[in-house]
Amino acid sequence: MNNEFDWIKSVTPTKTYRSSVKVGIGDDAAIYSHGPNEESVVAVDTMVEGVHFRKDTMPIKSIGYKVLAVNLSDMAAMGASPRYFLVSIAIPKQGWSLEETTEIYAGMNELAERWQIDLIGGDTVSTKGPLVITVTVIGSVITGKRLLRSNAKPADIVFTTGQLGLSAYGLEMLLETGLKVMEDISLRPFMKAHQKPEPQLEAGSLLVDSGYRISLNDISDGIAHEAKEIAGASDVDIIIDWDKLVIREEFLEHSLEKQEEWVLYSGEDFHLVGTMSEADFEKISLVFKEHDLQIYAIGNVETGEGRVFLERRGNRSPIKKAGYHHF
Ligand SMILES: Nc1ncnc2c1ncn2[C@@H]1O[C@H](COP(=O)(O)OP(=O)(O)O)[C@@H](O)[C@H]1O
Ligand SMILES: Cc1ncc(C[n+]2csc(CCOP(=O)(O)OP(=O)(O)O)c2C)c(N)n1
Ligand SMILES: [Mg+2]
Ligand SMILES: [Mg+2]
Ligand SMILES: [Mg+2]
Repeated sequence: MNNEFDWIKSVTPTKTYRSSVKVGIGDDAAIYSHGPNEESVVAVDTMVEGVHFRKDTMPIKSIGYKVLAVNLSDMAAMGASPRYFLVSIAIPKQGWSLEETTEIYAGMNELAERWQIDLIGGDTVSTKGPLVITVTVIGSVITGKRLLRSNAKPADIVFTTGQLGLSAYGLEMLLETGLKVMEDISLRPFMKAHQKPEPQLEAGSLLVDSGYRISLNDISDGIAHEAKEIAGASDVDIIIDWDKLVIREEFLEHSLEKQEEWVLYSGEDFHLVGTMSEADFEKISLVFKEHDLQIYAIGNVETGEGRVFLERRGNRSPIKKAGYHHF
């Protein structure tokens, strides 16, 4: 490989999954065509070495998988279907070989194939700092169907699409042991949650297809933070009931404070949290069951002013901490 252009060629897909891609990699910009009844949905998220991953917390392939997964998670949280993505990568002058950087793309390709989404462009630069990778994802949703954070109403129930805290617990194990691949089979679900989280696109599309009024957010920064965003956007109060949360058995031998940290405040679980009417929740639970997907009622919505409370055995207290904040 002689230069960056050869390298870009080496990561350029040889086929497209979607015929709506009119111009992909190779010109000054990409072009795709819109369908008549759909709105475009766009999101971008960055992962920085040392902040979102380290070489000793993530196999290199998983870095690529995860940076695309977190973007697909934002699509799911809008009720959107992903279609295309662009990748911007700043490659350190030292410490990373081009083969390793290519390996990152192998991780992205795994998810791209699974969801039939096309890499249609990007940018490549060198840096004296850590590796930085940014993915922009473009999706679509049928006009008017999108699931916004501002859709919550008093008397809704609060739901989530899975157990929480696994990613944070996994990261703690990885940092404690210094191993990025765990032999211990009982730790696998935690490693998977941290290194290869499942974007909840199937859940998102079941929710949007239901046609119900649903508020929705994905859990990148911890459910306490994400619930607060829904509460703020909808101008309601949200009550999370600790006794309804399904806590992993492995957490129970630790202090309550530690359990709360993993489950409520740590983030990166990339499950969905949202609200809908109780009657609609009953109906959608059956649909989720048919599709072998999980959905749990974990709280309720009240008239209010954007606050989040934690309830435990009937005692209510304001959520203390935020979630993961960069500054
Ligand atoms: N530097 C920035 N410039 C413009 N908009 C931003 C910037 N950072 C974040 N945003 C926007 O702020 C909102 C919240 O961002 P973020 O907390 O990263 O969302 P998420 O957790 O869904 O990734 C999003 O609409 C995002 O597009
Ligand atoms: C080495 C390492 N340390 C700490 C973390 C934990 N961590 C880093 S970023 C983050 C929150 C999610 O990232 P962010 O950039 O806020 O995503 P967004 O909210 O934009 O989706 C968490 C929990 C990690 N994943 N890896
Ligand atoms: Mg973001
Ligand atoms: Mg989000
Ligand atoms: Mg964040």
